[in-house]
Amino acid sequence: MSDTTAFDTTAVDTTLRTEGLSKSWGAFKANSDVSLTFTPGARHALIGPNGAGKTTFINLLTGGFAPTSGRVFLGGEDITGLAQHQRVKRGMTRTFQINTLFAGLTVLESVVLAIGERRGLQNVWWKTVARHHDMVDEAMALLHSLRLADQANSITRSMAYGKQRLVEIALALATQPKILLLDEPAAGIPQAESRELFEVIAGLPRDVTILFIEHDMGLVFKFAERITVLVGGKVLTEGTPAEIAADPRVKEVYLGEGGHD
Ligand SMILES: Nc1ncnc2c1ncn2[C@@H]1O[C@H](COP(=O)(O)OP(=O)(O)OP(=O)(O)O)[C@@H](O)[C@H]1O
Repeated sequence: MSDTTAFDTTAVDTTLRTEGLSKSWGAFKANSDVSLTFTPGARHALIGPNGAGKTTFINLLTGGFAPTSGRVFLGGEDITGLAQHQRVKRGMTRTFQINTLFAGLTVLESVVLAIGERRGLQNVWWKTVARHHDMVDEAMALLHSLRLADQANSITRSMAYGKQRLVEIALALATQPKILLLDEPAAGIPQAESRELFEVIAGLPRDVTILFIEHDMGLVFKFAERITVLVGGKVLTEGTPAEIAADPRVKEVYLGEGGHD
C-alpha cells in the first residue's frame, strides 16, 4: 500500500509482550502463565477451542480485565496497571462496536469524530468537526486504505455487515494504533465478505501490528504469519503456519473438539 498518511510511522519500539499472565475466577483459571511476544508488524493469530481463554487474553491486554498475576509490556514499558484509555493513548486498540457507537451517522462522520476524539475534541459535534478539513482528509485517506472511500457517505447501520466490520476497523485505526487487536472480526459475515475483510486487514501498513482471534482455519492459515495455540488457558504451542499445521498436538485438540475444520 502506498498511502500511509493516516498512520504514525515513527520508528519506536512497539513490541507487545506478556510475562506469566494469568487470570482466575475463583478456582477457575481462564489464563495460566501466558508469556508471549508480538513483534512489530506481525500478523499474529491466536487460536484454540471454545473456552480456551482467547478473549480473556485480549481483555488482559487491553485492560478490560486486571490479571490475577503477570505483566504486560508495550515497547518496554510495564502497562499492567494502566486504564484502557491510557493503553489506547500508548497505541493499543481493539475494534469498537458500531452497533452501539455512531450507528446513525455516515461512515465519514463516524471516522472524523473518532479522529476528533483522538485529538481531544470529543465534545465537538459533527458540523464543527467538519470545518477541520485536515481531519476530513485524514479520514478519507483511511477510508481509501480500507476500500471504503466510495461508501463514505453511507449510513453505517444500512451497510452490509462485512462493511460495518471494516468501519469498526476504521474507527480503531483512527486512534493511530501500533497494535490492533481483532476478536473474531469475520464472525457472522458471509464467507466471500470475510475473505475480503481479511485481505484488507492483511494489506494494512506494516507499522501496525495485528493480533487476531479467528475460528475459521482457512482464514487463519491464509493470513497469519505466526500462530499461537491456546488450550485450557495455557499456551500449547506457537509457530509459523507450517509448523502449527504439522503439529500433531494441534490436530488432536481440533479433532477432539470436532467443532472446527
Ligand atoms: N467474567 C467472567 N467470569 C467468569 N468466567 C469467565 C468470565 N469471562 C470468561 N469466563 C470463562 O473463561 C473461559 C474462557 O473464556 P474466553 O471467552 O476467554 O474463551 P475463548 O477462547 O475466547 O472462547 P470462544 O472461542 O468460545 O470465544 C470460559 O470458560 C468462560 O466461561
